[in-house]
Amino acid sequence: MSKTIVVKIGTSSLTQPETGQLALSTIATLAETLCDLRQQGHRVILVSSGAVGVGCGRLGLMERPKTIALKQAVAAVGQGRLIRIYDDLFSIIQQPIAQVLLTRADLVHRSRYLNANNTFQELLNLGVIPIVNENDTVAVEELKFGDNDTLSALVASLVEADWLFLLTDVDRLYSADPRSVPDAKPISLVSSMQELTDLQIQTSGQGSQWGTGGMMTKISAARIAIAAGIRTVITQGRFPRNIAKIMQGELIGTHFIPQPEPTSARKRWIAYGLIPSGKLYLDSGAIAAITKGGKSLLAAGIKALEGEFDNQAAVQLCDSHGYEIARGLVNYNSQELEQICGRHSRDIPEILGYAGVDTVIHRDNLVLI
Ligand SMILES: Nc1ncnc2c1ncn2[C@@H]1O[C@H](COP(=O)(O)OP(=O)(O)O)[C@@H](O)[C@H]1O
Ligand SMILES: N[C@@H](CCC(=O)OP(=O)(O)O)C(=O)O
Repeated sequence: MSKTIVVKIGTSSLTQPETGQLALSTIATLAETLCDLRQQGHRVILVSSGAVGVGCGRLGLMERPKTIALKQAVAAVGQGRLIRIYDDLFSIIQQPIAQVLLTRADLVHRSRYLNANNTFQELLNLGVIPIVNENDTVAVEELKFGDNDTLSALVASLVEADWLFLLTDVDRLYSADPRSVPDAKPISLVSSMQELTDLQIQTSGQGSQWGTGGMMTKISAARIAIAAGIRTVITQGRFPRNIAKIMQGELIGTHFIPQPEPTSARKRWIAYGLIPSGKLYLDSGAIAAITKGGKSLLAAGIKALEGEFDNQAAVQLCDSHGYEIARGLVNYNSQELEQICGRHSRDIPEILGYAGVDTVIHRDNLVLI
């Protein structure tokens, strides 16, 4: 049966660790593997990092740029070169590709989010392999994915993929960074989000020299993907042929089993497409009501808030330690909420001087994280 597969490859797999030069054999094998998957009737998207790393190689820079302007300039050099290499390789095996450069803003606005999905669907219907990266050259700090692990999970969620492969320079996830903790335990299977939390994996390292985010961003990517019902695998980029073996049932790498009842597409957009612009701190009664009772959030359960936001903005819902539990769209702006937090809904008209809605966040607009 035809599956939709998103494969993300990190800079650490695309380049040689010693020299920073491109790992040509890996890239060529990846191109052949993805082309084979296409020929078997699967729909394939590649999310490729490497613009900054390849740009540095081209310009002879020996370390990742620190300033934003330099990083953006280097990415402009590297992205063109990267896509040219992909196009050369895929052209040899007669597989059309497309370059799709996204910024965070493309997923924040609902219409742009839906439009991005339409474009992906058309490309996939045409048998093209879209090659996605963040548009690093124009992305501004406040509107950035920041790392391609998150970007790949959001793309996988957008197109409702069946599989997400995160290809990196370690063979799987470990209980701690195997570079610094040699006896770290390998993890083959993660059955639920709760298990992931219970494992208390240490991701202390920032990753390899050229990578962004290390394992931490891969774990958050896996969380986003499994909530969308997508089976997610962290595996080694040096052996792209393992992708086909994994799809045939081999337990290579670390597998994250998808949530049995995926969160709806609209709620996924609220949780991960939108950028939260404030925080609401809840009391234990409100936390129980939204997590166990599936209830809407009322003003009485809000202890404090942070940030300035408008009505209908996305906010994070946290416990008293600031640990995020849920996200949702507010029915009141921050000034109104300052006045009504901790108060009973029946008092709202008197406090504000006009009749508002009973709920601060209706359960249809509230997503547990
Ligand atoms: N718990 C962990 N398990 C495995 N690898 C880890 C862990 N914590 C940190 N790492 C590090 O994460 C690195 C991979 O992340 P990164 O360099 O960002 O790769 P990529 O370029 O593929 O995104 C590994 O080389 C490893 O050193
Ligand atoms: N968009 C950036 C990649 C950022 C990133 O997440 O890198 P990596 O950790 O190597 O996957 C680039 O193309 O260089």
